Amino acid sequence: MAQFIPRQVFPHYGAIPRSYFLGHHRAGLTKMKSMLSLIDYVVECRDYRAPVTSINPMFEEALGKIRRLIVYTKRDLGGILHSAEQQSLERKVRSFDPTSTVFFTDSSSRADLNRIIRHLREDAFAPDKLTGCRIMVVGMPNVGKSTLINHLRNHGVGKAKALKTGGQPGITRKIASPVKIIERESGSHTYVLDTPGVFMPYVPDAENMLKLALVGCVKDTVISPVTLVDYLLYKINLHDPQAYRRWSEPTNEVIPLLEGFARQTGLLMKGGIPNVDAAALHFISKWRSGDVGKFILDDLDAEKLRLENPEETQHMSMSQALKFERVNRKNKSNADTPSE
Ligand SMILES: Nc1nc2c(ncn2[C@@H]2O[C@H](COP(=O)(O)OP(=O)(O)OP(=O)(O)O)[C@@H](O)[C@H]2O)c(=O)[nH]1
Repeated sequence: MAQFIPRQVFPHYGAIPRSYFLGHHRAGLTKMKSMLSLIDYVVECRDYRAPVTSINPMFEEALGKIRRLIVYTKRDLGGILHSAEQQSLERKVRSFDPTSTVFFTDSSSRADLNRIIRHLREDAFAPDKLTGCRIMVVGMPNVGKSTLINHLRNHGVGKAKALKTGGQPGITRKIASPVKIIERESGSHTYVLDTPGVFMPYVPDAENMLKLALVGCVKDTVISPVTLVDYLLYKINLHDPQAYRRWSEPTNEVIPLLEGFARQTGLLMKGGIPNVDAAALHFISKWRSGDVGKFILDDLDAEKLRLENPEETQHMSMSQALKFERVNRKNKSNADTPSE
């Protein structure tokens, strides 16, 4: 049999939407900024599978110099736990931000959560002992903020889940009431506030939009699931083309892969025709649960080069991004208005 050669470039970036900045994202960010004087500490969550792409630059500008901890969530989905490969990856991620304290967590790992609780006990304190310490947890939609808070609460004070969580972005729409996660004898307890996930107004790089959609920061209805699987297939093939061997030989062709997958998983329409869209959504959810290979989507060496050459990056300031979003919205509403 001919040797399989994976695609080295993804060919379909053309028609991918670049924005997912919703009303509650904007409102959430404004409210967060207005509450900053009441906040002693920020925990910023990023997705382990897209450690660079899931950084929202808007938080840098909005939250200023407040004391901060970075948590990369969903560590269990980004590689083989405790492997040499994983350790090297985590060293690289830390090196991107050498002055910040960084943790990597799998929400089901007691050890990972205890490490954070121990750190916060030492590091997150309030100037006013009576009110206690208030921590705000921020991050892109669906990165696992509410899950992290529920687990910190459980490990810190032995209490049950306080916040709603879910597999699609947008479960948290408003800043929640403070949840106690650490008790201190002095009475100066530590409380955490959950916030709505905030996306960026515009993603300059279409590939980043695909990555953010795959890890679940964008609702599954925004980008065609077949396009998402096509990109995922491109990434899986670069990583391990055997990862989907239960359903297909290694391939670069997304439609035959999904047709075969639909037949084998019973996703058929009338007349036994494979339901390719349903198959695509099911394939994505399998990858999201770690069932089609565990790897990260960012190329860390390329990202490092990009960070070292900032003049080549397409970084936008928050005001530029908001301006872009306004213009985009205006153009869209003009296009939607029927001409006379
Ligand atoms: N495998 C795995 N799944 C996780 C982990 N942390 C969170 N999740 C899952 O990720 C999904 C999103 O989690 P949430 O806590 O609702 O995310 P959020 O950031 O609060 O989402 P928004 O409401 O959009 O802001 C849920 O299905 C969680 O079960 C983790 O460490 N590992």
